[in-house]
Amino acid sequence: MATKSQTSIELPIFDISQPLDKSSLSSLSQACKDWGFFHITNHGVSKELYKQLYSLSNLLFNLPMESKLKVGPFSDIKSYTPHFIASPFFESLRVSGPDFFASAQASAMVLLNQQNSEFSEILKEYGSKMTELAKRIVQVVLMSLGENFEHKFYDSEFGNCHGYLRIINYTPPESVTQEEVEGLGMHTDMSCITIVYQDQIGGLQVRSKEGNWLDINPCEETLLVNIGDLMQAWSNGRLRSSEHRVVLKRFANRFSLAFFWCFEDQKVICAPDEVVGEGHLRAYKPFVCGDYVKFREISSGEGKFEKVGFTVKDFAGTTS
Ligand SMILES: O=C(O)CCC(=O)C(=O)O
Ligand SMILES: [Fe+2]
Repeated sequence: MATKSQTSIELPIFDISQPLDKSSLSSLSQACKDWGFFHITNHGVSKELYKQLYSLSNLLFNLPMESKLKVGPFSDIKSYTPHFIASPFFESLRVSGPDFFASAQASAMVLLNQQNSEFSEILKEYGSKMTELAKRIVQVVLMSLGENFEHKFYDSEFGNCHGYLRIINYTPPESVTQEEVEGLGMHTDMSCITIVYQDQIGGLQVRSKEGNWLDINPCEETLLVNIGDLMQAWSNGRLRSSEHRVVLKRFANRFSLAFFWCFEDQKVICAPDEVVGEGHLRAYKPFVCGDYVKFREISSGEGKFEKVGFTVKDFAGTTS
């Protein structure tokens, strides 16, 4: 539990390569309820692959702004989010599945002015690793919710999920103005689950139920997983989609990779009765996934980043 003086949170770590025993499932369910965040280990992504992704990220983000804007918000490809959209210090490149190779290639052709198949091969490898992991994570999360829930609900409810990746570069401010600078403001994710790789710089924080910001320190050889809004709604609030943000505390570039695993746009999200549980009220009206995504985009303003302060509770909550 968080106490007043606490500044960071120790999250449980689960070995995702092994079946989880009963006590691990119960600690997973507790972590998802309290924080909506946990770590996984033995995820099968090598240090070498992260090194390659890091150098590719540097290569990309060091390109002149005019090159990056060729795949920016006003281009056909729209994979690049420039500074001053999410924050002055944040820029990102999106690579979408299921064909991560083709998506990466479309950006690489324009950005690097050539067919850089190394770039696309590496993103294909990372995208497919994340896809496999996301499927496995959804299964264990379902197991933690109830007996046999992975068999009952995985194929029918999560069988058409899709993923996309954001390669993120945080540039620190040039001068010291205040103690902490937000690299990415408070938000919840519009995913079922998100898998985050953060480098050793740290800076990711989760907001406790009491409203305190707690650091999630980087933990070597693990990946961070968080529950998103779609899963919070689908689980009738039993899984928590926590508000989180990134603060830039040090004068160093910060590199992260966020993989979002989402329901298909046309899916109607409605918690199954068994998940709601007898005697419990329904916390969300059924809604179409794509309508929520649109609501978030509109709420945050035309052309703005899709993540500012509006959540699924505002959209489909049955209580205020
Ligand atoms: O950069 C990070 O560590 C987290 C990014 C994040 O929360 C997001 O993109 O939704
Ligand atoms: Fe996030």
